[in-house]
Amino acid sequence: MTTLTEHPTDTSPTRRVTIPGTMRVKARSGSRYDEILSTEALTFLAELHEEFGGRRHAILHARERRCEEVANGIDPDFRASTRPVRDNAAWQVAGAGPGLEDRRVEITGPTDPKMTVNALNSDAKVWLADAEDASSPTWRNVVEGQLALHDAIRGTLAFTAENGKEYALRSAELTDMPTIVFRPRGWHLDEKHLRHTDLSGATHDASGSLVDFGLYLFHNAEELITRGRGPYFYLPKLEGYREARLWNDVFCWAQTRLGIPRGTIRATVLIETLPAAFEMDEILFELREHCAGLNAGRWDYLFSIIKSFRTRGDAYVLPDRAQVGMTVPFMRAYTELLVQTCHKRGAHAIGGMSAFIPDRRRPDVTERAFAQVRADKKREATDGFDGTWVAHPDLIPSARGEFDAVLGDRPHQIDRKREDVRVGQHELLDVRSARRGGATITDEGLRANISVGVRYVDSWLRGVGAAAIDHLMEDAATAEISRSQIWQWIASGTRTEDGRPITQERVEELLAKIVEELPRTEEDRIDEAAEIFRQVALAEEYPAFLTNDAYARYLVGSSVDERR
Ligand SMILES: CC(=O)SCCNC(=O)CCNC(=O)[C@H](O)C(C)(C)COP(=O)(O)OP(=O)(O)OC[C@H]1O[C@@H](n2cnc3c(N)ncnc32)[C@H](O)[C@@H]1OP(=O)(O)O
Ligand SMILES: O=CC(=O)O
Ligand SMILES: [Mg+2]
Repeated sequence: MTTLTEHPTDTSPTRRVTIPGTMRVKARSGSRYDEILSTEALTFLAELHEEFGGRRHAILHARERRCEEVANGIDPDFRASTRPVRDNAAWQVAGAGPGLEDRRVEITGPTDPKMTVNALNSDAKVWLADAEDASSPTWRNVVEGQLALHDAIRGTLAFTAENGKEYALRSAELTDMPTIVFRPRGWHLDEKHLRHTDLSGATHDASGSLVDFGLYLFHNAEELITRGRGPYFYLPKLEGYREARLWNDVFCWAQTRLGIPRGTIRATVLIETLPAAFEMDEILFELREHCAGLNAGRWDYLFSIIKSFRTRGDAYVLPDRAQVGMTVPFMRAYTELLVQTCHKRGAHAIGGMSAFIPDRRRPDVTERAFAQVRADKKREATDGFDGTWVAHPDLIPSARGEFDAVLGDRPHQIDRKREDVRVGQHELLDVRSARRGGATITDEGLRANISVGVRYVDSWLRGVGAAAIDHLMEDAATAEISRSQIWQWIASGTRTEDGRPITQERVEELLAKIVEELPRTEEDRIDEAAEIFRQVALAEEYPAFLTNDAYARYLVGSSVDERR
């Protein structure tokens, strides 16, 4: 196996040579990039792709076929073929690794150096270091995020920001910090700055999942284990147990290859797609050697509901995004089933993200965020969750207070089996329940979807994958909801409560107005963002993810890599 690094400025003759079994870098280099993209690391990535690249593509095709079936009227259901796994009470998952026993508050965020220091200096129990929903996958973010993690794990991350503020870890000991759980990109995302040439000589874009996972594991597994923690991962956007099996096989192969004892890796799987909600037991079973828990990823779950039923007509249309809370019956059903399934198998059940963000300059906004977060976390803790997510350090005390009130000194409440929960296909698919009790589709909701969608994509194009917009946390998952709702409303002939139909023309008109009113800066990418939004919200054929095409067109080789 050979590796080859290719930079655009590289004029050496090796640029034209194709060596089977290689991973080539097709991007600019930067300070210390060679440490992350070392020959040994690229060799490891090439091997990972040789082993698993084909299965990844098969899984992406299977997703398309299944999505098509639901669009054609075949409702998702619990699989008859896997009933023995669900009915067998004997098996359990591996459970928590060192540092994951108590996960009552987990802070999430991207892996730029500032967020990394701030998250690791916080009082959260866990830091979800995010290369997924909260990340814009520019080459710079991908490589420099790995560098920040590399240095943080070794206790050396320190720098001075442009405004002169000094950032350093408050301790060099991993056991004194929140436990790091890294979330690689989902299976759907390519990493086009790396090209894999397989042993037959065919070349492919690398997989974002395998690149993120591979680089993190390769550089940090041994260090993490030596320092009393372990290589821990959140696995995003899985659509079923076969995808969990693929991850498990990746883990087994990688542990053997790196000489790490089998079962060292721990995975927490996000249940954030509708098909996965019907396969929670099976997902835990496939990953049982490595699994620590499941997380209720509410935002992608809503996105998946809209995506799955987007062509099924009015009965499946949701009200304004702001009106679909976690107490809506079909959302409550999914989270309660998650707690029950986890606790039956010895896994942690981790709650999701309230989108309300405090503002240190606005006490009224902050008070509202605290109140909303407290209510959300109280419900989760009372329902049996073992921990939850927060998006901002100032929210940690509110979330911790609610979990402390229920857990006390216990690290979790896995012994609370929730045998009272009765959730079946009907409860999970009762999408209509969201519109009972007077929930509506409003002109304000339509405008908010457009405005938030465009502003989020603008931020993403500038390399910032999570943003506070109108005092709410917006990331790739919430933006998917905004654009998918519009697509579904148009396709379903939906009207706003004032009786006006939601049409392509109406959305185009509002979009033009909103874009005109947005404040402009030299750095903004609003026009491109509006173009992307138009494509993903209004195209006749619904794009499966807003990020795929936008990444290929705007982030690959992007000037944003040079700018910040
Ligand atoms: C659907 C899902 O997947 S949810 C999970 C994915 N989403 C996320 O992870 C979002 C994480 N949160 C964030 O990115 C941020 O909180 C935002 C973008 C929403 C708001 O960030 P800001 O506008 O910078 O907030 P604000 O100015 O109040 O920040 C105050 C300080 O807290 C820090 N901070 C804010 N959020 C975080 C965080 N999540 N982790 C670490 N530090 C944080 C800021 O860096 C800033 O530090 P400084 O004083 O050293 O400059
Ligand atoms: O990843 C979390 C979500 O809510 O989506
Ligand atoms: Mg998500």
